[in-house]
Amino acid sequence: MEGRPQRSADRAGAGAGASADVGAGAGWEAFLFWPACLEGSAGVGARPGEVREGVGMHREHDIQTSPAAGGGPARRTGAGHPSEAAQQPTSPPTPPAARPSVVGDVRPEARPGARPDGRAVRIGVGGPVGSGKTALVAALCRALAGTLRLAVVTNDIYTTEDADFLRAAGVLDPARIRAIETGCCPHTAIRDDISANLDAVEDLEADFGPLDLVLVESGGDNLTATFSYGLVDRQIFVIDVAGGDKVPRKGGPGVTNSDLLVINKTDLAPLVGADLDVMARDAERLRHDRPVLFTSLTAQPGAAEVANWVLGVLAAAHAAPAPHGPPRPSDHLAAQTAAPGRLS
Ligand SMILES: Nc1nc2c(ncn2[C@@H]2O[C@H](COP(=O)(O)OP(=O)(O)OP(=O)(O)O)[C@@H](O)[C@H]2O)c(=O)[nH]1
Repeated sequence: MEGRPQRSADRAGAGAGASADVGAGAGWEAFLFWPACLEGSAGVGARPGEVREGVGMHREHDIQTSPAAGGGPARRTGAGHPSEAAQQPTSPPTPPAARPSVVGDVRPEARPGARPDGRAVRIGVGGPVGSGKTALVAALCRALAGTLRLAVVTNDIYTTEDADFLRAAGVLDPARIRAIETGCCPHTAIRDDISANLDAVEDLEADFGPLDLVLVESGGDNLTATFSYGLVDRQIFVIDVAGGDKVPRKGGPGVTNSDLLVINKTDLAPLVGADLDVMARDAERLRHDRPVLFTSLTAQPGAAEVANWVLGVLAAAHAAPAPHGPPRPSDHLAAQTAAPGRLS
């Protein structure tokens, strides 16, 4: 870690001088005023447990993609595209949900700590094995790659499986996806020694900067695994319904303190006997005002509500006053120290 500020300072010029080849990042703020489009693309109105007709379960490589290489406009595919939705047979009306799919205040503007400088906002995506982290990263790429200058870092223990999947899915220019093989428990690489991840993030910023957003996906770990705020500005913790409705009340720092808790695979609730109301109530009790979003990334592969949350994080970062000089990794550490209630 000693050498990192120097490394970053060296790279800052390169990153700033590199051409913004994506060309799609300008005007992402306009996306904030496009909720209806997002909603149409992903079925935001769907409630926990709801599986939209005509949107089947997918295997990993069945995920529909947008060819966002080079940052071209995202092409929403499948049932989510508004124009395609109009052509589809009308589904029977869905019964009103017992409660909204959102718990708590999802406005990140209400929360401190987003980056005020010009470098990319970094958002970590963590959670237990198989909960849907890669599916969520794919969904966010699908929703945002046409609008934001985006890059992704994945972590696996022994393979590059998640990066390979994202590249094969075509959700982002493959060169913008970097894989880290941690060779050890994933939490060590996102919390204890973050140097490999910081290297990957900084390499991406040097190669493709300026970037708006870097998503860092952790390898699957357990309920204690969280990111250091020296690595990310915000973190999303993904759990899934298949583990049973007890999972939120088991707590742990990811469940209780993450900036956003995503409870995924709501489509499986009836199959495993999970009560989504119990999960919502327990999560709300443990997290107080911290937001929770329920998703089914098979039924709603655009993850529109999560994408909107991400855009809110960027808007907050954009609105914050810029400090003088190039960004440094140590800025993260300062922000971590300054932000009350942060995870360590
Ligand atoms: N039924 C259902 N399956 C899902 C959903 N989201 C993801 N999956 C599936 O769950 C499996 C695991 O998803 P991933 O996105 O790879 O999970 P992960 O958390 O990245 O897994 P690791 O990286 O191994 O920790 C895949 O087969 C996905 O297709 C969902 O909302 N519903």
